[in-house]
Amino acid sequence: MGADTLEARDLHVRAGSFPAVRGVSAPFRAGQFAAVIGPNGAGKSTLLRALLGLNLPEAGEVRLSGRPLREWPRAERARRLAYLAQGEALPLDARVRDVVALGRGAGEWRWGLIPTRPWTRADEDAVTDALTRTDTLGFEHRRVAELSGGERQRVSLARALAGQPRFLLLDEPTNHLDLAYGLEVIRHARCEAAGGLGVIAVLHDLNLAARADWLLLLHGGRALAQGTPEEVLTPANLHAAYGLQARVMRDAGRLIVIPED
Ligand SMILES: Nc1ncnc2c1ncn2[C@@H]1O[C@H](COP(=O)(O)OP(=O)(O)OP(=O)(O)O)[C@@H](O)[C@H]1O
Repeated sequence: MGADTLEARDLHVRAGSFPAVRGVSAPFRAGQFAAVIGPNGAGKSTLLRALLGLNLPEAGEVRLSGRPLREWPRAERARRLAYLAQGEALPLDARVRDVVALGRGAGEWRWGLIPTRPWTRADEDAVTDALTRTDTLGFEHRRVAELSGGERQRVSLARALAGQPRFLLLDEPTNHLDLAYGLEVIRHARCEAAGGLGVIAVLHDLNLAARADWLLLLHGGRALAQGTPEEVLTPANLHAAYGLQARVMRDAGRLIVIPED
């Protein structure tokens, strides 16, 4: 696989002493919204962190644009891969635009605050663009403390986008959000992928995951299935992964997963 890919190759990763990811191979592409699903403890977060180079693999490797991740200079890697961690807190007293501006710092700002290069017009434009794309420009001068949970999540998204990454990795971005806000985050993720970004999101809600282009279903650290939602969200796969009976229906072109009691 070549340009604009992030690829796990027979990846084995430990979380602490636990073998959390056991031989996962998966291709992620720019321009695609991929969701990583699976039950609690399946290894989703560990895989995501390994794709970012935060967890070093015990065996196998991650390749970014065909080149092993470990060979990329840290700053280059940080520019290409953006990460929105689970439950990431924003500074409450900071203003939205300033928080999003921090996203321009990857690899170039020390301590997150002291620029090691001059702030340019291109930086300012990238911040405005990220605010616009996440519908947060309208409250750019408000403080984070004044925002709802859904609005804060969009600001986090804007901060990640401000660095103009090639891949955006999101760990449970819809957690603690109500149905409408959850859908909004997914809508933004889809939109960014349509614009050329590679989006990889760990999701628990299978009905949100059904809106992704491509799914990776993990179970016990292994890839149980990968492919389109139609290929992955089958009653047999859901039973194997979650141990539950589920009906999978189609409505207005979308898959709907209904777990049975
Ligand atoms: N630091 C650690 N030490 C030991 N075991 C760990 C550590 N971190 C994670 N694990 C274990 O590794 C496995 C995979 O964890 P991981 O967080 O990647 O799963 P997950 O699929 O993201 O789970 P969840 O959906 O609950 O967030 C789990 O069984 C977890 O208990």
